[in-house]
Amino acid sequence: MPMTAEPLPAPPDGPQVAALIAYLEHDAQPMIVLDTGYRILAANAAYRRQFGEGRRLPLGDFCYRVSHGYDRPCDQAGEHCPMRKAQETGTPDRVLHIHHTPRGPAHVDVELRPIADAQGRVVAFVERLATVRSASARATGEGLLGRSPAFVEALAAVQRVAGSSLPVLLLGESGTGKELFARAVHEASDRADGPFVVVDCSGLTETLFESELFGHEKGAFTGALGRKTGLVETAHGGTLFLDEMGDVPLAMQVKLLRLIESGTYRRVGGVETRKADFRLVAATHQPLEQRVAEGRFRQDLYYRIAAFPIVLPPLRARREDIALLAEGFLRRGRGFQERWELAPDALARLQAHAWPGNVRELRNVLERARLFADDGVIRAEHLPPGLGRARAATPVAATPVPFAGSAPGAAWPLAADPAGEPAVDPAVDPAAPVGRRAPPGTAHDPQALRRWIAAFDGTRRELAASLGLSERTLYRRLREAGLDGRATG
Ligand SMILES: Nc1ncnc2c1ncn2[C@@H]1O[C@H](COP(=O)(O)OP(=O)(O)OP(=O)(O)O)[C@@H](O)[C@H]1O
Repeated sequence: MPMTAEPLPAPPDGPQVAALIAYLEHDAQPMIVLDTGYRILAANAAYRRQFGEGRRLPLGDFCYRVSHGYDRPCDQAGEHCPMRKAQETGTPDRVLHIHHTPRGPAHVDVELRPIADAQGRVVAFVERLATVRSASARATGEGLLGRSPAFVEALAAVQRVAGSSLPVLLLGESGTGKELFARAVHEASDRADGPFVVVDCSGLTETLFESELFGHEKGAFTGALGRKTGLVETAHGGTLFLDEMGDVPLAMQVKLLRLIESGTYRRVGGVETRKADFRLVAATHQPLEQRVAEGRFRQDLYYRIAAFPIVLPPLRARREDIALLAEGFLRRGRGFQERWELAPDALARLQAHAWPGNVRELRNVLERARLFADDGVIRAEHLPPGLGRARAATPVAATPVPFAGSAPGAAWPLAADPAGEPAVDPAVDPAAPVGRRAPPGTAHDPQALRRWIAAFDGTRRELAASLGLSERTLYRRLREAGLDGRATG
């Protein structure tokens, strides 16, 4: 192991830990060894390559300072500290953190294992760090962007499930990045080298759906002039992403269920039973449970696909990410302007808008605004009239920009958030279903409660019922969680 000139803290139980350090040196995964006082004792070659580039190795330094720039352990800085948990329980702990790296902030999947001495006392920890490649915490030109708690939570769920073969169900409004998240599941899985095949289930008739999915033999129906390979076959060895799964016609749902349960299918007009080999990721913006209750979605199929649901937050529930997303999208553009800037008044308006079209809408708003910003600075006047105005006017009075029907804005066909109409409260998602029960424990977990409220559309009484609480208790829980009455309708 490389050593610094500075004296390091003496490794606890010297020979044992020294042997461990030597053993980890050539592991392909970046690893560090920590003592129980949060100090980094050693870092293996993979860590030095990925995280050590261009900077002094942090041996002897505190992990919270190196990874987060904090002056105290993560749990005292409001974050989950895997070391604290592993110390308490003596068992491994895993968490998704945003770490400082030589390339800037990055999502890092951290797994911490306690090392015990002969008496069973925890004397050191091994931390394995895996940088998440499918999402970025800084404004890069591609892929998923985000670092808000709601985003990180969804990404952490992706990291958890990716390595298994469980089907994944992505639930989110249109434009929340369901396809990008599906791709992230694929890329983090051991099928990453295989194909990623997208099937848009909306608007396909039953016949078309079947031949698209399973393929057909020559002459299977009028117009079937040759043999066609289906998407299930194309996805062999990879991931099949069924987008808008809630729109699959009932008759086709039976065939999908058969495919998923038996792992086999037949081409339309064919007799041969073929073996399928894919990982299923499905997505929908529909309240599937409600559709099951209405008899529009088969319950057996629902249970098959809903083994691991991941709720993707609407953009209004993660406003902290708007600036990052905006910067990322502006970098992606290829106009004659090399650099684009977002003026504070424009950012304030973007942050105040309700974003019914989510990230897609944000991207489109910026693409249009860029066409009007001749000097490379996007100002509020380049945004659609009314966008975010109702909310932005009050809190950011220092930077108001009158619209006065300016040409760019006036030309914009604004579908939502019309001028003057108060924007939707960030904590309320108008598209969410009523009548669902919250998962057990939601009312006791401030973060989960916040998320549930963000996705709930209904009265306060309905909200209380969904949480299994009386309205009075709901008030108390909201106060304890720091969510005042404005959060619900
Ligand atoms: N977190 C994100 N970071 C960067 N880009 C994003 C993010 N989320 C969504 N996008 C972008 O927004 C657009 C819409 O994303 P995507 O198509 O994945 O959404 P969706 O939920 O599948 O929408 P729909 O249900 O309408 O198909 C795409 O251009 C995508 O690149």
